[in-house]
Amino acid sequence: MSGAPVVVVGAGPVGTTAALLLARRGLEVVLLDRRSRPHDLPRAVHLDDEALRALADAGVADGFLALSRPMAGLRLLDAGQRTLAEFRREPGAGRHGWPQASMFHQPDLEELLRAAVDRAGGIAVHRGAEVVGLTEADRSVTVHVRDGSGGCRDVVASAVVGCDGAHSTVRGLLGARMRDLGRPDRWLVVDLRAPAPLPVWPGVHQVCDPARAATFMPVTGDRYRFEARLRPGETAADLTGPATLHALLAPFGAQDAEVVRAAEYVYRAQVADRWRRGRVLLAGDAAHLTPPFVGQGLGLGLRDVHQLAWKLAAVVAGAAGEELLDTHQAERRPHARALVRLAALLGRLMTGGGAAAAPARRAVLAAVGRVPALAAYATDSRTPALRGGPLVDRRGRAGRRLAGTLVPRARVRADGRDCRLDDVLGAGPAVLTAGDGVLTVETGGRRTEVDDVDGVLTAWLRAGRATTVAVRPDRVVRSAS
Ligand SMILES: O=C(O)CCc1cccc(O)c1
Repeated sequence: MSGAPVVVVGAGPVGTTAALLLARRGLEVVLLDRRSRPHDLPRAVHLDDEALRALADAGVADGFLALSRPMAGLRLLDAGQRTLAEFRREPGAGRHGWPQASMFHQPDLEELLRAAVDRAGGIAVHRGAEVVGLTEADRSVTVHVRDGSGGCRDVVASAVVGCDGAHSTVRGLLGARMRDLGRPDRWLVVDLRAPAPLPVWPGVHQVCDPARAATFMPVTGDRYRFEARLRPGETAADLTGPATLHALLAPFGAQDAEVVRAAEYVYRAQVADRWRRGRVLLAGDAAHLTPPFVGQGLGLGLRDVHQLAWKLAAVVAGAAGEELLDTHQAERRPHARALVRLAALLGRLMTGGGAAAAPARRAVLAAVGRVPALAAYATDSRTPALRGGPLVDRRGRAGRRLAGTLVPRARVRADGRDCRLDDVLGAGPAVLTAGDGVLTVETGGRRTEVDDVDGVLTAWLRAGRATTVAVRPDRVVRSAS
């Protein structure tokens, strides 16, 4: 069904980014949200530089940098606030040209994305629009929508992307169910504003006290977040009385901060068993929920839609067969499962066990460096590589090292201008080759010599034992040799 829009369900950051990415690839988009107004409460607070690649392709990376601040890393503390371990993040330009980790206030990000949608053209936004049914036909989907006044209408779509969050309607309509990868955990989450800057380390403080696991982090400006695990039978109200909260916040000097909101959250480790039926696909929290211990909830969702947008655009335009959409679940689900399991495992290592676990914690954390996936994440903030498949060839020595990971967004000089590799790669597939001391990028028959200004690409290729890498439109290495 050519010419019909793609319907994106859910106008949170993942859905709105999906809409921008699809519109940038020339598709008409209808963005539906069941809420009549944007969400004004903070939820996600952290993004890494891999997820920023998606925001960059959506045209909002500079705007994001202006509203966020670099984050120093993760510091693990014992019950007495003594440091057990620290995983540092590069606050300057990392291998993708941005801080490795950034903190932000989610309503600021949503405002940025809304402004980008207004500028983009080709995206119709309907709020107070609840999806109540989907009828699939060959290459089209009719979306049944109920508006705020109870009236119903149909939107014929070329495809539907469900980015409608933890309580996703689209997930239920496509017949998918969440599968648990760990036990749910109840936490109190408190958003704070401090009257004066708090003299705290500019990173995430994880208190690894089994009696009261807690997390404290500066967000942006005068905003801070505090989280504390609830004990069995305890409620959020038990911890938010003035004296109790004062005692919990005092170790961070935040006892006088204003409480913007305090709510109980259930941290879940879940991934959907099915991410696609025909032209109906899932992304973001609709497809996975992660405990927040590595700050990857939103990043996972942004990478879902970054990797989906070019595939969907190719299929809807008739440039690729429907089977390209099979790779969405095949690539994203194992990646999400690996990352959710990693978050759950790190959460257990950092905060689990009874009182007896505390003395052994230092030794347990030292073991993190010996588990490759944990070490890659902890020390280099790298998320798991995509598995091998039709679009990721992990064969051979270089393929095993580089395929399925992101090519660095290195600083380069090309055609007489200073830019980033992505500016040369463009929006389609590309091949990067190193030979005779010269790096070249080939895109759609055009060959560009690039000067690797900081040597980042040369070092990356050398470490990966590669001289040629094929790069997909989402900057994922397809093959390396
Ligand atoms: O590992 C990182 O760089 C992120 C750490 C983080 C971010 C946000 C929340 C949280 O509990 C951990």
